[in-house]
Amino acid sequence: MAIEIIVPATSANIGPGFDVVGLSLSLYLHLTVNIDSTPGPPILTYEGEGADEAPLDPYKNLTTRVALYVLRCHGISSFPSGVKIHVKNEIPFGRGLGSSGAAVIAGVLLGDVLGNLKLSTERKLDFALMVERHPDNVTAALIGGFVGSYLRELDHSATAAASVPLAEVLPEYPPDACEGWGRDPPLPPTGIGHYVRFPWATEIKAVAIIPQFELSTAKARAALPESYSRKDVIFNLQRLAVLTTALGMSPPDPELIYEAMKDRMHQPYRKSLIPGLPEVLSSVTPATHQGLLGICLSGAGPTILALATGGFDKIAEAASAVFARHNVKVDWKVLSVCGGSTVKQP
Ligand SMILES: Nc1ncnc2c1ncn2[C@@H]1O[C@H](COP(=O)(O)OP(=O)(O)O)[C@@H](O)[C@H]1O
Ligand SMILES: N[C@@H](CCOP(=O)(O)O)C(=O)O
Repeated sequence: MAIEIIVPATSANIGPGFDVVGLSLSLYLHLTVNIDSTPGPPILTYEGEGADEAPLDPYKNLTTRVALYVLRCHGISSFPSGVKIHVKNEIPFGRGLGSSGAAVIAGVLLGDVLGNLKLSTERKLDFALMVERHPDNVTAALIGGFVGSYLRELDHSATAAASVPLAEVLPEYPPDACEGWGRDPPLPPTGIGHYVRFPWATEIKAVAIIPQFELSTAKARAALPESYSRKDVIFNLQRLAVLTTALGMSPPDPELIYEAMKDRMHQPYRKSLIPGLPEVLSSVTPATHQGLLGICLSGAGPTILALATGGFDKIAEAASAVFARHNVKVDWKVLSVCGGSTVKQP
């Protein structure tokens, strides 16, 4: 019988919580893993979102590379033979819905299963954080729900271990072609990430308005400044403090939440990468749309996330109309906040 690994999409930031909060959403990356006695490296098949982009070579695919990193850190130098992995993916690539975070978590869970390692949740997070270095998406994808996280301040040697270039953590080539493959991989320091799950009012749904173009997280991060004014930092901290409780209150208060989802740390700097962004954020409000609670950029974008208790179609249509004026086509979906990753073993 097959092993199944299921990892949800995520929306990070939720306005003011840049690199701090994330929400797991009901779109899934699903791996079906079978193991038989056929010799050779894993055989990958893939359907769904990203099917024309995701490499099927297990030494190039993000999920299997992460799994191999986890195995190598435990003294297992190669994939077990006869592994067949079928990937079914609902999370669009490069849209700000955590596709790479989900692929990384799936890889950690796959490594754990293939090596029979029985890693704790905290240790799984350490491995994920060695690859995806901001904690918001991977923590929400692993734990599920509305989650806040921070990275522990590491001592000198742990900082050095956690700053190893990604190319060394995840070498891309098969052993025979990769210089330095025989070296031990960099082990993650222990207890890098710490998190808490906030309450979530179940009547709140997430409308994801998803532009039909990709924006890589790396490019959207490169647009951000190195430092911020005290005024802007306080603006975000005040809102985030209120938001983490306000989204758990039932019934939710649109006036409180709409203002608490404003941001000055990332959205203003990403507007040149997402045509229509400021207009969408300012034109869809609780005053114009009954049921709307708040609206923000999902992760690094370009998806817009509207939190609402109703009026989903009208919210999505208004945001789509703004994007259409900027020649951006969109898809939209109403998503629920869901649980974290699961592994089903026979
Ligand atoms: N299921 C997957 N399998 C393999 N690679 C993936 C998968 N999901 C995402 N990726 C990789 O992550 C990239 C997108 O990551 P990123 O720019 O961080 O955007 P996102 O906001 O979707 O996480 C893809 O272009 C692809 O290289
Ligand atoms: N805090 C990060 C989150 C990136 O999320 P993604 O879903 O776009 O990968 C950021 O805003 O850069």
